[in-house]
Amino acid sequence: MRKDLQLIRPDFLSPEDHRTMLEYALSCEDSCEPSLVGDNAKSPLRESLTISDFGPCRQIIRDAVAPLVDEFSREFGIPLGKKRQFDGSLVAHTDGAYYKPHVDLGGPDFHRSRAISAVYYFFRTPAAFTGGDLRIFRLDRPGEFVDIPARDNQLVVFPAMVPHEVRPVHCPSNDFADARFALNLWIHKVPDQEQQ
Ligand SMILES: O=C(O)CCC(=O)C(=O)O
Ligand SMILES: [Fe+2]
Repeated sequence: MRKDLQLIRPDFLSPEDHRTMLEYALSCEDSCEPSLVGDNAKSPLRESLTISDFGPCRQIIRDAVAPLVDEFSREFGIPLGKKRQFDGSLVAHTDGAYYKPHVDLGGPDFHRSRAISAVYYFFRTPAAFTGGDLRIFRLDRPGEFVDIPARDNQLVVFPAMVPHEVRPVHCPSNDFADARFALNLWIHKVPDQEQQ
């Protein structure tokens, strides 16, 4: 597995797709709910808001990520099998939000086959928040980590088994429209014998 445990794709989506995602997320203020952990539990591990209906965002991200999956699999040395399976979440980090260190594999059965995590960031610019870095811990050097600032229209990809966290977000306006939005897409490893 690669020792620098992430791939970064700046300017990931076209301006049009980026705008569609952001406009959709901004329209969801009234329908989002506190984010849960693992088997649908509210937990001090995590403070953020989840938008459960992805609207147009699911297709946009899948279409953009699907052609890159083989490359990610090769780069990380994680074989995935022939069939592609994904799950995702759409999350707003507003003032005070965070996600303590965790891996993306735990919890419900379906999450156990997650192999690669891809996080797409999008928000109004200039950013009205500070903090919110993605901290990725090094598997090969315990205690060491890299902090990756959340940048608008950027995709960050890493193995789902690698511990990571979202550093606390400070957003003085505390306005939903100023949130740090992220679409998390998990690429699953489906053994070939389980495919029909
Ligand atoms: O928003 C991020 O930077 C990552 C979120 C995350 O780790 C998760 O949802 O599992
Ligand atoms: Fe995560």
